[in-house]
Amino acid sequence: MRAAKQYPTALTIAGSDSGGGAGMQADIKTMQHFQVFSTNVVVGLTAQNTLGVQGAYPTDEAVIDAQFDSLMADFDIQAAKTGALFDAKRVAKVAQNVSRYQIKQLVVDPVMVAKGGAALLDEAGVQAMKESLLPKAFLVTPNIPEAELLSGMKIQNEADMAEAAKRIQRFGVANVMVKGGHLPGDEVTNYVLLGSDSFVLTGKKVDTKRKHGTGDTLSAAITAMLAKGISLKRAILLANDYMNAIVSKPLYIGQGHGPLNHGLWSNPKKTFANLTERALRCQLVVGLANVDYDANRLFDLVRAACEAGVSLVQYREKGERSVDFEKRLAVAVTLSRICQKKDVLFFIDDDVDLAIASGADGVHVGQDDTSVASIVERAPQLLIGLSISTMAEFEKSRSSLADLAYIGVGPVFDTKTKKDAKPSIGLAGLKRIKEAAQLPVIAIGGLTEENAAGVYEAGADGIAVISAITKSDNLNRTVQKLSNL
Ligand SMILES: Cc1ncc(COP(=O)(O)OP(=O)(O)O)c(N)n1
Ligand SMILES: Cc1ncsc1CCOP(=O)(O)O
Ligand SMILES: [Mg+2]
Repeated sequence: MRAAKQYPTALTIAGSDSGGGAGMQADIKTMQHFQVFSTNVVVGLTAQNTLGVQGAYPTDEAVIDAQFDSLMADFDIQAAKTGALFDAKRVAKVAQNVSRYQIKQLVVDPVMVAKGGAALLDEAGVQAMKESLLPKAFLVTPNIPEAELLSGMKIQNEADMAEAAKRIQRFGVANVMVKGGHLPGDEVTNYVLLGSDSFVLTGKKVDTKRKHGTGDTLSAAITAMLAKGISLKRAILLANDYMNAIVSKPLYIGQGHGPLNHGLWSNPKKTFANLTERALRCQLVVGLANVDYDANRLFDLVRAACEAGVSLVQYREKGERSVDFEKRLAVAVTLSRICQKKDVLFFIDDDVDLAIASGADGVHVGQDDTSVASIVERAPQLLIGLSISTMAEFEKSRSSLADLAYIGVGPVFDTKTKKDAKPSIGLAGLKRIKEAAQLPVIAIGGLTEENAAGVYEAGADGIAVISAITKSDNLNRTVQKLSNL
């Protein structure tokens, strides 16, 4: 299913910020940016601007129930998040509804301490958070003061963050992200503990007071991506990238702590954030050269492959015979229609003009092809895949990574299909690049039904093939094995 066509639905359970920069308003803007539809339970109103909070007006508990009832009677909500919940009674009321409606993917932003240090939840509220809400959460995202309150310890460095995260897990929440923005230093260090897997995410500390609503925005971005079916780890990585991008270019609105520029992050279609994981699982790379220059055979093959479940088709015209632009355009337009009917993504290899002219979803380029930066300039609507064969190429491509939907890594094994293929990198080479990359890795080169499982084990998020599909005697079986689902 192409997510761009059908909005998943998320829920924000939070307070309204009349100043528009934080709270529910930040959540809605962020979710919209990620093309997720945002429904809302308003737990309270604030009279607020960039200079401060002038008043807070909690919603009646019965009104909280009524909003949950209305939403759950109608919407299919895939993920939810909480923000400011005002007091213990309302924390408990929200927890009750989370249980009643069995909300599974709940991100709790435990809003307890404002940026300036003011308490936003009293002691009873903190207790209710620990006892009733955290056990129901999928992820909790405290800042340092909040993590200190939840863990009961002082946090001064990364080791303390790790210990605090472990202590917070004891309240029954498996996944904890401690945001380190309050710690001294030139970088922001966030410590993430997902079950027993931990990692650290860093970002540049931007010296600006114009970052009101960062906690709400980060948790809303993660929630939006969970609603789209993206894994928690990747959702956190992408949300971290999003935050790094938007804090560095603030909006100059209001006289005080101004809002973030939620819509800034170029075009969300260019990133994996807009796709479900499935969308990159099994890619067929194919052109006339792979079917003896018989266009009808190509169309039949692509139709059957889409039917069998490939998630992306890449039109790649390489071979002995040259095929002029008009012919390639006619082929690409037909392939694009076939894919569209089946909700399969359609890419073009190398040729940005062809991708634009045929209305393709994306373009795949190699290291010596059109640069990623110039594609972004010319055709911001296109998703972009980039070939990477070595760590040196990965390093060279660093500045382009934020604009990519995926990287195509290989050839993993020897291939007869690409004459000018670089030396094969094996599973070890694939693994090394995957470990360095914070975006989807599509393995390519010599991949078959037999070796696909090992390729996924080495860390690939998807597989791209030519011959395994063009020469298959049973497309359903082949695509299923290559997808490894
Ligand atoms: C998914 C995917 N990965 C790698 C490639 C190779 O692209 P490139 O390096 O540009 O080589 P050519 O395909 O142009 O020969 C690809 N096409 N798709
Ligand atoms: C286009 C390309 N890029 C690297 S290897 C390759 C060819 C993949 O073909 P096959 O799946 O038949 O090995
Ligand atoms: Mg190329």
